[in-house]
Amino acid sequence: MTEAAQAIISFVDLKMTFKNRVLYEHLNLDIQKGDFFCLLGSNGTGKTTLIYLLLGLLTPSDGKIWLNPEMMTKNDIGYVPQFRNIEENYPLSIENFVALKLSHSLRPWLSRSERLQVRQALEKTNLWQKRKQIMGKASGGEKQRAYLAQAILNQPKLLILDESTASLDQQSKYDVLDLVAKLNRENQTTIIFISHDWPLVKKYGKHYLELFPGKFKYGKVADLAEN
Ligand SMILES: Nc1ncnc2c1ncn2[C@@H]1O[C@H](COP(=O)(O)OP(=O)(O)OP(=O)(O)O)[C@@H](O)[C@H]1O
Repeated sequence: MTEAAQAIISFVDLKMTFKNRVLYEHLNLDIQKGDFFCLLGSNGTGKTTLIYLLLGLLTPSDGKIWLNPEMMTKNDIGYVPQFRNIEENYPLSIENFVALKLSHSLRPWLSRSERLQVRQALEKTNLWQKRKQIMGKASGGEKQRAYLAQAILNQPKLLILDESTASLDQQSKYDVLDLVAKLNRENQTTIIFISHDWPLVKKYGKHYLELFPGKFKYGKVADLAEN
């Protein structure tokens, strides 16, 4: 199989502008299946916009983003948002919070296979023992792992982390990223990791795209100079 055939996502001559401001143009880049791909760049350079384009929530000004239909559909994308603290009185347990993603309007209870899905996601994120913990009273790292558990419930082929570890303490950041790296290694889950945290990028990332006002560069994280 050729290298190109392994691409799970291709940016094809992508251009995005808001009013007269060009965020990027002529962006041609493949993300390979199983990559740990880091999206870098200072505030306002268009990282979140690129994810919205990928999710189909925005339309490119020109070019396109191609998702390899033999490898995934939009339903195979898991998304872990920026860390949001949850009010202390938020009444759901971690387990019920994770299961929320499966709730149906017709049937308020979970089927046996859905319960198994929740259990597996809690086990993979090391939350099974903590499942009865009230979400609002969980630690920052536990809350973020609960979001990660939600995002991996459907065993996504692509997992996007949008500065998800930015406000966690050092240990919790590495705990969350170790779990993500395990999914990447063992399940070949492709990761897109948006971060400003160079030590994390250096430790876990394989390839990167760095956005600058109106331009970009990409390559292997190992080749990226420290400054
Ligand atoms: N719907 C919109 N209409 C007009 N301008 C927008 C819109 N969405 C984003 N922008 C602008 O596009 C630029 C890129 O925004 P974006 O949120 O993608 O940047 P970012 O790199 O994710 O920034 P941050 O690191 O702060 O999250 C910003 O200047 C923003 O104000």
